[in-house]
Amino acid sequence: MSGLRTTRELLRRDRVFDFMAPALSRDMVLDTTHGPILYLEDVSVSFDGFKALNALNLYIDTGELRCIIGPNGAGKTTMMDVITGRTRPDTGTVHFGQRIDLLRLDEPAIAEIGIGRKFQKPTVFEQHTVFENLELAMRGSKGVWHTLRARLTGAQRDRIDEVLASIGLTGEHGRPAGLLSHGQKQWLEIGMLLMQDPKLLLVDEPVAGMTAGETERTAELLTSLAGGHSVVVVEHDMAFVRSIARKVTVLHEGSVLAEGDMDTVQNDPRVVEVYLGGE
Ligand SMILES: Nc1ncnc2c1ncn2[C@@H]1O[C@H](COP(=O)(O)OP(=O)(O)OP(=O)(O)O)[C@@H](O)[C@H]1O
Repeated sequence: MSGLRTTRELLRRDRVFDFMAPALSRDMVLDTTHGPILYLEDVSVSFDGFKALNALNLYIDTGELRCIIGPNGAGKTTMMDVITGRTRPDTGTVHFGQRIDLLRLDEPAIAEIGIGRKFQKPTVFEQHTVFENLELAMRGSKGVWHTLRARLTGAQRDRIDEVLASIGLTGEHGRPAGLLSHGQKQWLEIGMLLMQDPKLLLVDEPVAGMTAGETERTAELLTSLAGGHSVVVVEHDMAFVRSIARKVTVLHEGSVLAEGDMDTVQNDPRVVEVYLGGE
């Protein structure tokens, strides 16, 4: 019986022999030995003939915190959509580390391999507590009731406590998420992303609608995440960008117009003309 089963197992068309498995999965291992964690090369996206991205080249280093700025319609959202698999480029290549070709993966697979995206509007489970939201995020798609009935291991509980501390919500862990302030909801959602242990975090306009105090704490949070994660922030609030920025990329008409530290890009006449002139 067991001999027959073994034979059947061996003859299965999709069977991956153990000795071959590492070779097959090697392509999916994140390899950042050359420095960058993300490579976009010559990426173009057209919508009805209009080029939202135009031969864009962008490299994000491992552990860096990069701010992306640019006027409305510059292509910032389209760029995030390409990285996360929402939009397929017409031309170009997109790699996660040196080996993982993101254009071969769909949206869920890209999230699975370690690219987390935070949209502008927070989408937390309002009726569930802060702690439960983090628990749900950790367990993925098993379903709310299954997840909340299952027992947490000590390590899982520790991980949730660690994330609660890093997002500054330890004192709020038992509150329903619906009762949090706008800023706290944004932090909770960042925490939910952190539960999945992403290597690269894409954050879209994190401080829109926040109070000055919340904005300051968000700056601290994103700064603290860099190093352990690579973080890409798209933001229009220039004071906020100045407070966190090390390297800034200015997008314009789907390409990089300027790149460098905040002072360099702010004093670049081309940037002043297309974006900062009215600031
Ligand atoms: N699905 C789509 N269909 C048609 N045009 C689109 C689509 N998505 C984006 N565009 C266009 O592509 C251009 C780039 O848009 P995108 O949203 O990437 O810019 P953005 O830099 O994120 O702007 P904002 O700062 O306003 O969010 C815009 O002119 C936009 O109208």
